[in-house]
Amino acid sequence: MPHTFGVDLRGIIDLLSHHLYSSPRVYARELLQNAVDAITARRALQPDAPGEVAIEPIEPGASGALRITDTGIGLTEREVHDLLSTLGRTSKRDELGFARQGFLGQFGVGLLSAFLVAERVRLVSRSARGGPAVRWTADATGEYEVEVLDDAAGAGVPVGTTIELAPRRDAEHWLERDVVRALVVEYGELLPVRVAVAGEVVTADAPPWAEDALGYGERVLGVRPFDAIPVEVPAVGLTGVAYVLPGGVHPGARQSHRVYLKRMLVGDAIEGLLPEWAYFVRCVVDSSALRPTASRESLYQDETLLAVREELGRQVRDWLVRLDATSPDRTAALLDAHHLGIKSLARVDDEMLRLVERWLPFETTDGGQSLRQFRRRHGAVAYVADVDEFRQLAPVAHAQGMGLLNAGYAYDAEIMDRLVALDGPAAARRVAPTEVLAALGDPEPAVEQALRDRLRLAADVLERHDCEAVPRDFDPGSLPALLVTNVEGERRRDAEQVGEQADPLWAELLGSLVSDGSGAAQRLVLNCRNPLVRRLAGLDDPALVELTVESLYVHALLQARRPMRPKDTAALNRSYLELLDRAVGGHA
Ligand SMILES: Nc1ncnc2c1ncn2[C@@H]1O[C@H](COP(=O)(O)OP(=O)(O)OP(=O)(O)O)[C@@H](O)[C@H]1O
Repeated sequence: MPHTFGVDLRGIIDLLSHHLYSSPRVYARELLQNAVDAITARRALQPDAPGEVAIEPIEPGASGALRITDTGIGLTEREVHDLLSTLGRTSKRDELGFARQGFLGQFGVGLLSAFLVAERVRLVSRSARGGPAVRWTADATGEYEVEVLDDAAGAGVPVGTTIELAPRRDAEHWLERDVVRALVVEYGELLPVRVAVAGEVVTADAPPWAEDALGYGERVLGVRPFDAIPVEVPAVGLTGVAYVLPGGVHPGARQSHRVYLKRMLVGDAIEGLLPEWAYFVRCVVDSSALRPTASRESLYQDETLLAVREELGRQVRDWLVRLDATSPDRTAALLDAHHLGIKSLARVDDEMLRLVERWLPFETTDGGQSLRQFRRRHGAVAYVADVDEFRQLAPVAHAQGMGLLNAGYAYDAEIMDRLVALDGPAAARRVAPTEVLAALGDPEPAVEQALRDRLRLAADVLERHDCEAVPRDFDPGSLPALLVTNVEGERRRDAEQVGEQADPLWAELLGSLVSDGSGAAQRLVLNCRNPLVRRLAGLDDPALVELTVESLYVHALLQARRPMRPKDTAALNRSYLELLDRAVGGHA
C-alpha cells in the first residue's frame, strides 16, 4: 500500500535558514510577496478591489507581535489546509506546473521563512470567494491548528489576510519598527501596491529612477554617475537604467547590479547581467520574466539571461557610439577613465576599434596621440609591443624622424592586429629594435678618431654617469647626442638572431655595435654630423672637453624624457653654471 512522505518541519527550517537564505531578513520579502500576490489574485477576480498592505511592527522595547495585513484574495478553510499546511504546495503555478504570470511566488516554501524569526505564526483570513473567516496557528515544530471563525470573533474580519509573527527568542529585533521599515523599503519600495509601515506609506507610484535617474544613481551607487542610459528589453519586460561609473573601477571587479523581479528586489550585487567588458557600468533594472533562484537572492543562469546580457551590452555599446557622434569631449573623458574595458571590447568589435582609434591617446615619438592622428601623419603605425623597448628606442627613432608608437600596454598589440585585419597590412607594422638601431651609420674615420682621442679626456665624467660614449653618424645633424639604455642585451640578442639568419650585412653591422660594448649601463651616442660634436673633436682644453661631454650627457638625458636622479640634477646645475660662467667671460 502506498505511503506519503513525512516531513520534519524543524529540519526543513534549518535547511532554509542555513543553506537557502543568506539571512533571516528574507522573511520580510517573502511575506510582502505573499501579500502582493494575494492582491494580484483578488484583482483578477474583482478588478476594483482595494490593494493595500499595512505592516505593524513591534515598537522598540515593547513586546508583542508583528502584523502584516493585506486586502488580497484571502483563503478558505480548505485552502488553508491545502496551501498553507502542505510544503511545496502553491496556488501560483498552473496545472502543468509553470509559474503563473503576474505572481512573485512559485515554490510553495516562502511562508516557512517566517519561522526564521518567529516562534509562532498565526494567520486570520477571509476569502473573497465567500465563506467564514479562518484562523490558522502554527509553530516551528510543524503542529498547526485551524479554527473556523463563524461566531462574533469572525464577523468583523474583512476580506484579506492578516499574518501575525510572535518573535523567537533572540530574533525580536528583526520584527522591530526600524529594522522592519528598512527591510520593507529595501525589498519593496517599487511594489505596485501601497505598502505602509506603522502608518507611513513607503512605496512610490513610479520607479525612483524615472524622475531623476542621475540623482537615484548617486543614491544607490554612492557616487554621481558619468551618465544614465535608459535600457529596455521588452521580451522579458525589462526596464531600467545602466549607470556609467565615473572612474575608479577595476576591470576585474565583480559586477554588481541591482535587480528587481516584478518590482521586488532580488539583490544589489547580482552578477551576469552585462558582458564582462562593461565592467564600468552598473544596472538597476526591473524585469517581469527573468527567473530567480529558489532563494530569490540571485538570477537563474539560463538562456534568457544570456540573451538579456547580450542585448543590454548592445545598448551600452550603442550609447557609446552615439556619445562619440554627439559629445567628443565627453567621449574622450570616458575613454580616458575606462580605456581598458573599451580596448578589450575593441579587439572583437569593429566600431569600438574605430572609437579607440579616434580617441584613445597612445604614447608616441610625437607625444600622446590617437592612432588616427598618428596614422594621418605617418601612414602606417610603426609600433613596438613592449614598454621598455619603446622607452629605449623612442629617442633614436625620433632623431631619425621615424614615428614610433608604444603598443606595450594591455590589449594594444591585439588592437594593432585588428587594425591590420581591417585596413590591410599597411595599417600597422611591428618594428624590430635592429631596424631603429641600424639607422645609425659609421662616422668619417678621421672625425671619429679625433673624437675618441678627446673622449679619453672625459673618461671620469663618463664613468661618473656609468656611461660609454660612442661616435656615430645620424640625422638630424642638429641633434648632438642620444642616450640609449641597456640596449646591450637587446643588441646581443638581435645580433645573434640575425647571425643565425645568416644575413652578412646585418651581422656585420650589429657585430660592430656589440663588440665595442664596455658593459656601461648607458650609451651616449654622439652625432658626428653635429657641428658642436665636430668642434668637440678639435678641442684642446681638457676642462672644456669634460664640461662639453657632461652638458651633452645632460641634454641627451632630458631629450630622452627620462627621470632625473639627484646626481643628474647636480650635473645639470654644474655644467649649466660653468658654461654660463665661461660665456660671460669668467675664464677669459
Ligand atoms: N497573504 C496571503 N493571502 C492569500 N494566500 C496566501 C497568503 N500567503 C500565502 N498564501 C497561500 O499560501 C501558498 C503558499 O505560500 P508560500 O509563501 O509558502 O509559497 P508561494 O508564495 O506559493 O511560493 P514561494 O515559495 O515562491 O514564495 C501560496 O501559494 C498562497 O496560495
